[in-house]
Amino acid sequence: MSNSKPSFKKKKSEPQQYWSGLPKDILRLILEKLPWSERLRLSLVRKTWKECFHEIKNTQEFLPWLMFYNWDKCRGCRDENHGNSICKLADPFVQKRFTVEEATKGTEREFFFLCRTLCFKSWFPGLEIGFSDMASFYLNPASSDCTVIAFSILVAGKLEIGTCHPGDESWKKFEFCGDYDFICDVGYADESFYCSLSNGKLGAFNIKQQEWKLLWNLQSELSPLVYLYAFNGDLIMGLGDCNPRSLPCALWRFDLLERKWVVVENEIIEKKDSASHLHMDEAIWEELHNLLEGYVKKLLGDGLVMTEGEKWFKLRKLANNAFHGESLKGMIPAMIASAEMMLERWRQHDGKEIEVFQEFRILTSEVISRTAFGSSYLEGQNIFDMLVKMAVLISRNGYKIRIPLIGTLAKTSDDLESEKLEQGIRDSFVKMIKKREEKVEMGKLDSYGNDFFGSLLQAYHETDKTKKITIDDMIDECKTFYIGGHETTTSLLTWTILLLAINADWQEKLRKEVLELFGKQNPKPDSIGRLKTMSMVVNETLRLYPPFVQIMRRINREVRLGKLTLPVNMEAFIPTIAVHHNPDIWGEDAHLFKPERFSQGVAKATNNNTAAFLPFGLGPRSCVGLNFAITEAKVALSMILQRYKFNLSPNYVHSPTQFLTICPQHGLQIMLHSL
Ligand code: HEM
Repeated sequence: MSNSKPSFKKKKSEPQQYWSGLPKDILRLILEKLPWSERLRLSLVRKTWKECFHEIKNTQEFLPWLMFYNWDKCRGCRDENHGNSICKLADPFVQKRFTVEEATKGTEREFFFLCRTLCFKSWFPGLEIGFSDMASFYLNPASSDCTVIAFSILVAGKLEIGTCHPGDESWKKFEFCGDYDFICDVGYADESFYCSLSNGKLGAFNIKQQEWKLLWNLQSELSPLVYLYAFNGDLIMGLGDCNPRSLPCALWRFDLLERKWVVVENEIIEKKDSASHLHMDEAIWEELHNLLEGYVKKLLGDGLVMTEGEKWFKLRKLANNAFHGESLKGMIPAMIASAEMMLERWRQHDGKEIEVFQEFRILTSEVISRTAFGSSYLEGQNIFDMLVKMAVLISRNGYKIRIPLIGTLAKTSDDLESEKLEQGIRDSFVKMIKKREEKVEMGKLDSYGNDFFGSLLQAYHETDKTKKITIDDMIDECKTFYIGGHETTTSLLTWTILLLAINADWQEKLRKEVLELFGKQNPKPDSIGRLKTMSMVVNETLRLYPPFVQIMRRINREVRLGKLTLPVNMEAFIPTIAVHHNPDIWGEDAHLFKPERFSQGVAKATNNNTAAFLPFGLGPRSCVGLNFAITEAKVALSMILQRYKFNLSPNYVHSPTQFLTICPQHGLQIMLHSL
């Protein structure tokens, strides 16, 4: 950061001047003035702001529009102690319902939206019939699509549904025959209101088609109570008491694409006495650990990241050769070609906003496809497309704890889909291998190729057993390089652009360096190593935003570490991000962007503690793609700086989040200006 930027160091005698240090009551005043959605965005900026946001929310004074109706005459809804009505409120924003007391006791059943912030009520026409059990709505009431729904069971076990839109003069009513008792819960997902009934049935009312369908008849021996929760945009259905420690429980998720319920978790845990809880927890965590490892293995196979011993040594040697020296230099034209394609797309954004996080994802995937598969690059892209789908499925399912049932676990649609993808990836590989082998046999090629795929194919054909690898090894290696090299470099490029966008002085310094070295020509492989200022900026970015927040090691034999004794088999997590931000190592300005700290190398920057800078890990298992990633980033940054100036778009919301790597939750929007 330049000297002209404010220092965030606290000066004892001066009052706090910065946003980060705003007293809570002032912050609260600001938050209260903002529209609900802005408040939510602000809450993502800092932990203290989030806390304040929740405090405001919890007071319930500032809830957004709420669906409200009087439960005065309904079963169990009267608070005898206070004489108040207890009312049901639905918050469309978080899709959550609250039960609150209302001091103004009403006698009539009333339906209205209440905007607490504006103290404004919007009434619905009266509902003459006995709709009493449930009411729900979705969308902001200001939207013309907003629908209110009420469910009721008539005497003969018939279901009655009423719908209404803001501004309607009357309710529209529907009656459906059936053997219904009473309604447990109502939830909204994907144009339908779902309604669970006490006899274990579940139905859906589609708003557009105005159709009621019975979807599920649990008829379970388990507790028939069904709860519906809207969670992260999904509708989750829970059966029975969802406290996993006590009663049987099962959960389903509504798949918005397939439009059906899928089992997301299926747990049956016996009721345990408190003494056995500890034992059960250990078993759960052991199981969870194995499962997570299983998921990662599914994604990366038995490639370099996951192997150990001799096999690791063999694969590591192959990878070292592929990503060093002349081989790496040979990959630079592919990097340039991919960056050119990206910049061609950027032309139409000149003078406008562009979201670069997705752009860099495309770029890095292009680069990996071209460098790994050379002439077979389009087939490689197809394989990577399947890998991306698989990564999504795996990350979606990776954190679900499935405790082995007393019976067997049903395969979810995600499981089936990922099996299909795995097979597809294998088939494509086999095809590509055959194609290249044929070309060599027919004399069209004199070797298996100089790309990474070629060197793997060479190893596959080795007669020396110590060097030979199998088809599965080949597949797993390609998977590893794709997953390892794609998200990580995307993260590095994205955060570098963010930091350059807000530090115009460093952006200018870098541009000067690039123009002095390359002019307006494409980067020259031999000169990339001379981009010294860029190295400083890249290092500082990796320090502030290391793509992997931690690295992991298993302790092989008991070791003493300072005052600690680490027992054998223990797993140690080294929190890269915490080490990188530690003021004891980096100084009081550890949280500031100051690339100059790297001007005389890592040793000087870390006060001779070089292990404190570990974005690529440490030791023999450190990142094999380091040079590849840095070269790719430097090529892309040089080519961007040669063509564009950029600054941050006002639409950017700073919310780093962890999804495999540290990435911007809402993307990175910048304004582009051609030079
Ligand atoms: C900015 C970019 C990158 C970062 C920050 C990064 C970071 C890391 C880290 C922290 C590790 C674990 C090291 C340890 O445990 O000590 C790792 C391992 C690995 N990375 Fe990277 N990586 C990057 C780019 C790449 C690229 C481009 C590739 C391949 C094309 C790659 C392939 C690998 C592989 C194969 C391993 C496992 C090495 C082994 O176990 O022997 N990485 N990386």
